[in-house]
Amino acid sequence: MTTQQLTEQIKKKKSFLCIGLDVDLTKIPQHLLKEDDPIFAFNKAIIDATHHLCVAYKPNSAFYEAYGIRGWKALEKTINYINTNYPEIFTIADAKRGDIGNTSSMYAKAFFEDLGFDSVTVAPYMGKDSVEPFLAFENKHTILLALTSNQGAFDFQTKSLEGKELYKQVLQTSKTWKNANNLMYVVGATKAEYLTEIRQIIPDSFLLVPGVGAQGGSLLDVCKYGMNEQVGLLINSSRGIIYASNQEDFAQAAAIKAKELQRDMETILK
Ligand SMILES: O=c1ccn([C@@H]2O[C@H](COP(=O)(O)O)[C@@H](O)[C@H]2O)c(=O)[nH]1
Repeated sequence: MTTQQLTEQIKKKKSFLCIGLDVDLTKIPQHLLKEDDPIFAFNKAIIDATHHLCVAYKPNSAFYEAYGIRGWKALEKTINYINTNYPEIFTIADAKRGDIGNTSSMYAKAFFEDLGFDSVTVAPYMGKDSVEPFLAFENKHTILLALTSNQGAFDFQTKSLEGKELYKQVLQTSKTWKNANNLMYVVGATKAEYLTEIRQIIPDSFLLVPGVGAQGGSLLDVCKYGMNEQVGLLINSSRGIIYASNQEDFAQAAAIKAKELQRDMETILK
């Protein structure tokens, strides 16, 4: 999917919501554990109930890898289900990969070609040759960790390197890489006060913004400082939506939470 198609979806649905599919078998409704594939059964119900309210889904691969081959199969079924039934939805593999060049190429093939995701999150710290193999894929997007939502972001990312904060170096330097137009960036909702300066460096790029809901970030602040003319934001909420209920009504409860966020987004877009 191109960024232009993503922007069209945002305008059509009046939503820039990304729903995080972080499935934890200890948190899903217990009746689903009787299913052959409880992870997929959970995701399918959530997706069917919320697809009209969001423009993206973001399974975090850790929640699938933790269940071994069963988990990986559930991830594959989930992405296939979205691509087949809701092809207008942008998909993000939140896998935070990145390695020496030939290894990164394999990661890129795994997520873009084999699984068929539109995008994957990548850590920037091994540098240009670890990221460019992801950028080589046409109409696929590499979402580089810039300023993350967690407290540990202050350990390195905001520290000065040659007089400039490391996250700013990441933003600036990555713009010079081959196929940099395929880049998007992760900025945590808990770091909204940094967004004005971030937008000065990357005015046009899409930002994936996790950290509203369970982590306490503010949707309003993110939009105030981070929105550009094309909107340019994908706001993620995972636990706040998918675990709204652990009873039989879990999918409807998730849709209610998603609707609340979508309604706020619609108001902001007016
Ligand atoms: O800086 C980051 C980067 C990624 N994440 C991921 O986003 C979701 C957030 O889940 P919530 O339940 O809405 O808090 C999760 O998959 C994280 O690994 C992030 O939170 N911050």
